Amino acid sequence: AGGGGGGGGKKDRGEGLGRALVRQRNKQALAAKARGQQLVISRRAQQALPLESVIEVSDIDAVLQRAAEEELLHGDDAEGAAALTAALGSGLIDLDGTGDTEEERRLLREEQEALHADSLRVPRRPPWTAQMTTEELDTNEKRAFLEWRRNLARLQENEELVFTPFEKNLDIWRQLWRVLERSDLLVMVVDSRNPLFYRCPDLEEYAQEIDEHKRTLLLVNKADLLPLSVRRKWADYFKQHDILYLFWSAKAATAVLEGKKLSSQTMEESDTDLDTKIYGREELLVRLQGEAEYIVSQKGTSAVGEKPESSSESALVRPKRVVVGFVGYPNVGKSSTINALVGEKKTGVTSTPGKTKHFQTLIISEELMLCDCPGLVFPSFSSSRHEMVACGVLPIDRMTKHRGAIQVVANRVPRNILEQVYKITLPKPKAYEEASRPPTAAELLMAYCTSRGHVSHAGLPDETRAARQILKDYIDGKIPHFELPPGEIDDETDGEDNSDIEGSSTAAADQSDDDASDEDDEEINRAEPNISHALNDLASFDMHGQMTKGSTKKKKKEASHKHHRKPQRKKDRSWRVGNDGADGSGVIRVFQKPAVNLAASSTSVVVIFSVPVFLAVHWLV
Ligand SMILES: Nc1nc2c(ncn2[C@@H]2O[C@H](COP(=O)(O)OP(=O)(O)OP(=O)(O)O)[C@@H](O)[C@H]2O)c(=O)[nH]1
Repeated sequence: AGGGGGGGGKKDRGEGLGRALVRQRNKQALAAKARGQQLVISRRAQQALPLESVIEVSDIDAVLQRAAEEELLHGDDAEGAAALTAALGSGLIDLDGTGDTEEERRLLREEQEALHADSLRVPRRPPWTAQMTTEELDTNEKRAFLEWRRNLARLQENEELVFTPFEKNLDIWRQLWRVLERSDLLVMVVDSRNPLFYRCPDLEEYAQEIDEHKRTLLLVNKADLLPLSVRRKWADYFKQHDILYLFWSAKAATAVLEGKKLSSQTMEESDTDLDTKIYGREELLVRLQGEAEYIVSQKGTSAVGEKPESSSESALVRPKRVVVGFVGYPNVGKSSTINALVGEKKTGVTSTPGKTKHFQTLIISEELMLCDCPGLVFPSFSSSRHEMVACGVLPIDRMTKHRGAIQVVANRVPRNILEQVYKITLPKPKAYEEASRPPTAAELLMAYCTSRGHVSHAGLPDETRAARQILKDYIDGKIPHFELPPGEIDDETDGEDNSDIEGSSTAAADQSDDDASDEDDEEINRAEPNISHALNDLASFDMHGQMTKGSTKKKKKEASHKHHRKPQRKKDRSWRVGNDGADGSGVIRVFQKPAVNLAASSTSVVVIFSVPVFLAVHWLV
């Protein structure tokens, strides 16, 4: 480094040396990369790593680590290793939902999804015996897992298919394998607000492959957020489809344990019908034990406590106490359920998905043992990353762009509910727009920031803060929402002339949901009505002195005056759920009742008042 003379020489020399060192280190790193040295990670180092869920392989370290595993594994299969490493590096394995908005393309994609539905499988544990060494087991499992990932990568070469992020850490899947093998009864915990989103039928199949007697029970948790009428519909659906299920609320059960009562309208609706009732703690324990014991009795088996020689033999051995395994997506309430059943806090509960890292077993009694598995994001088609964030499956913290996920919320929750919950005023659709169109993410975020005075350092509305709060409220149930079974419509909408709204708003909702991706924030912006609308929004967002509470109130008043807002319609009957037949998927979206036609009503007011005035003037003249 050529340092200058005089007083600045030392400083210059220091900087130069520093830079030279950095350059040298970078060079070394590059050279090491080129030689592929970084691809080799010692097994010991790997074992030292904490068990982390790897859902998105955007991080180059994760890619390198996977590639290193591949190289370790395929020392004799250099070609295969190179192919997988290339696929990993090129991001082929982790493409996310960036669908096309064209109807034709969507239909084609759905066709392809139906065609390849069977290929989307949970990775299977390769056959094993007790005689195998740990290394043998390890290598076999890694081989099988990489083959699984390779198959998914091949599937992704089909341009029409859109994959959602899914769990890519073998060690997490290994936890699932252990839980599946140990359990007599498998409990798949799902969020009652959208049970089919969280259900993984292939896992049920896999359980039966391990042992034909194993059964899966769908534990429809968070039922405190689901009205009785909706539970009835889901109960019919589950029965029709031969799905073993029951409604449950870990939150309500915990409240009872603490001597409290959950203040929820749903919990008030007392119901004794076994099909729709929300089970209590004792009732659930009895039911789980009964189901598991029935399964064990079906196995019709041998010696108590005998150690199985192989996975196939394990099916024949009767355990001392029945084992009930809990599996499911992150954040559906597995730990809350286990804690409620055990009667004390055994596992951590937060609203951040993915905190349970290792499975754990909990002895309830001489006859019953529970097994809690870490939350798993199963591979699936279609749902966008945004939808997954909104459903609580991907952590909000990792969300880099937020409008897509907020659009999911805006599409699903009627605007008047959003307005009521947040006491905000959303801009009405323009006269030339669909009257029932959902608010755009930008509109919702802007209204929220304006009402709360959330401004970022740059002096702009703090959308990130607003988005995080809105998503948290959506996931926690502060913003009410739920889905109906495919093909169902809300009885309350029957007989009402809202067919137009149903068609248009659900199609819009669907399109936005399906097409949303991180890259789509721009697209969502483009979908906004026009630039003047955006300018109006910006103009109404006064960042100088208008963000205090008092002034916000005043502004809201002015805004509502400006928009001639009418008071909101009555609380719980003002929103509806409609059947989305548009895409043939039978997915149900919440849609809005027709907005009060302000244009029409104000015209009538003008006519009513102007006629007598006209007559009076005419008479005077
Ligand atoms: N309203 C409601 N919220 C619930 C219920 N059960 C759990 N929750 C909430 O859902 C969130 C996730 O609960 P957890 O028990 O940590 O979920 P988990 O499935 O164990 O999550 P992972 O550890 O990520 O797999 C927490 O904020 C809970 O308070 C319920 O029955 N009703």
